[in-house]
Amino acid sequence: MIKIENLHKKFGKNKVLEGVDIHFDRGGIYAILGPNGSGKTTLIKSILGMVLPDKGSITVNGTTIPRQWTYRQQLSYLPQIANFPGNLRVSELISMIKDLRGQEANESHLVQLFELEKYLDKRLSTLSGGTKQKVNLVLAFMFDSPLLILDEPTSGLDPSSLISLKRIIRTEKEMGKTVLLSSHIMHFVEEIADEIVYLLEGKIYFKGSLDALKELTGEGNVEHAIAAIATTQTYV
Ligand SMILES: Nc1ncnc2c1ncn2[C@@H]1O[C@H](COP(=O)(O)OP(=O)(O)OP(=O)(O)O)[C@@H](O)[C@H]1O
Repeated sequence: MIKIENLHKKFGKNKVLEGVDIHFDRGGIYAILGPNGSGKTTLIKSILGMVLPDKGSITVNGTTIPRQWTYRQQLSYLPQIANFPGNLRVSELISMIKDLRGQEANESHLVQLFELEKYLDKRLSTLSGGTKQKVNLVLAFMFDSPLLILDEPTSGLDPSSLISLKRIIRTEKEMGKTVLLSSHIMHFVEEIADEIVYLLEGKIYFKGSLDALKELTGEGNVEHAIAAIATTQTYV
């Protein structure tokens, strides 16, 4: 489904990705982890074609990017920071994204799930951070995309919205989809992810299940196991 080979990206002198090789061959929930600034968003944006790599190749469902765009019809994306015009009303934003995408959308159950009915007529600039995130989640999940890419999906969510988010992600997985997400919230990752990918110093240090990681590092606690990757050898 996604094949990344020898991916390199630098911004000026800052080498962010230095030979990333990774495959996501089947449906499931994959968490991309790594310290702040380790290149998670850069990797995600490279898959989306929003960052142009200096070297290497990325294939999504058989399409080699970049300079291709039709494959994006097959994916949904939740950005870390979404910047939509503040004067748009929530309902206008949802309609606009549906029009742009031109695909069947099923937003009403998501609006209900995140209790957004009372905000549909409100302008984006008047919403709280968590409510904006819930609107962005509606945009990310309303299309029937086989690939979902979620950059920090838990950001700003209250406990009940977090439960709803986990439920939706699991439902997507049950439908055979692939979900790639980044997160710094380890208990969320532990609950939701089938596999983790650990990015450090421009390379993949580990790819596998959390159980495999715990076994390899000899750490029973997920936070300690993650911390141990950084101080020991590469595990891929
Ligand atoms: N457009 C850009 N121009 C210059 N530098 C950039 C750009 N985008 C990212 N970077 C740099 O690349 C590095 C990796 O950033 P990136 O956002 O991919 O990290 P991240 O792992 O997602 O971090 P975080 O956990 O803080 O969200 C950082 O040093 C960042 O400053």
